[in-house]
Amino acid sequence: MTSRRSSLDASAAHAGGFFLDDTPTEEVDRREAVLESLAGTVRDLVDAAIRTTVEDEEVLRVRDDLAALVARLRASQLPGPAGVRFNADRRSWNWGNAVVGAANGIAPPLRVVHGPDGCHADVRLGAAYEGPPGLVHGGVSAMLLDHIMGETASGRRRTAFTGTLTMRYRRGTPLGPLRLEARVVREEGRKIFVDGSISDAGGVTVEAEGIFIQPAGTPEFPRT
Ligand SMILES: CCCCC/C=C\C/C=C\C/C=C\C/C=C\CCCC(=O)SCCNC(=O)CCNC(=O)[C@H](O)C(C)(C)COP(=O)(O)OP(=O)(O)OC[C@H]1O[C@@H](n2cnc3c(N)ncnc32)[C@H](O)[C@@H]1OP(=O)(O)O
Repeated sequence: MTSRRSSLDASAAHAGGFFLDDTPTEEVDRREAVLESLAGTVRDLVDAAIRTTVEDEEVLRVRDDLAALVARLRASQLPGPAGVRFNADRRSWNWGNAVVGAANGIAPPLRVVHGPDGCHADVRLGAAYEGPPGLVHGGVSAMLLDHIMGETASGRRRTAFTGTLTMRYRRGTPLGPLRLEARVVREEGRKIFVDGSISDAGGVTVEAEGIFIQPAGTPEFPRT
């Protein structure tokens, strides 16, 4: 226990924003479920705001009602972003993360499944992720791939930062149901080479290659 704590402390020093936290796993799970349900409604709100056709006066009334709700959440706030936290069980939580944050209503969110040969995630992207008409914004595709590929490189046992990410957009990615996949191709020292893709029902729409770097001096835990 002591050595794990000191390893995590060393990591926190290296990759600012990673915090060791004493909150018990049970309490983390409970709070996460509550925040996740709020984020789901926020996500619904974003979609509703984009697609609403109600009259101007009603839009302005809704805006005022929402401002009152925002004030209630602001009654008690973290001083800055949520960061990435770990407890001694190695339960990690990154509730603000742009792609997987449980409390983040602008994260799709991606639910990454770790398997023996890499990671995958099924996601449905709606109007909030549009770039070209009816298609996913290219930066959103890159963001989602960056995350799933980084998490694949990390394997939930080490920190891995994106060094280089190369995208090939083969055809437009339609809004709607999509599958993301990523796998480690090879490792050289602290460099982890990862391939990734996004597919719709008709096959691959985006391919990516990435080099992820384990920052020097950060710990690596055994595979679980
Ligand atoms: C700690 C607890 C562990 C437990 C984990 C458990 C759970 C984890 C929980 C949550 C996190 C989960 C998943 C994370 C998932 C996704 C996150 C998405 C990823 C991101 O969104 S992350 C943000 C964007 N990302 C950055 O913000 C990076 C900014 N940057 C840097 O922080 C440094 O720049 C760094 C670290 C990249 C390198 O710094 P460095 O000092 O370690 O590198 P150094 O010079 O020593 O090079 C060593 C070797 O890498 C080669 N090399 C260096 N840089 C390269 C590059 N850019 N491209 C290709 N190769 C490169 C050299 O050529 C040399 O290669 P060689 O050895 O062959 O010569």
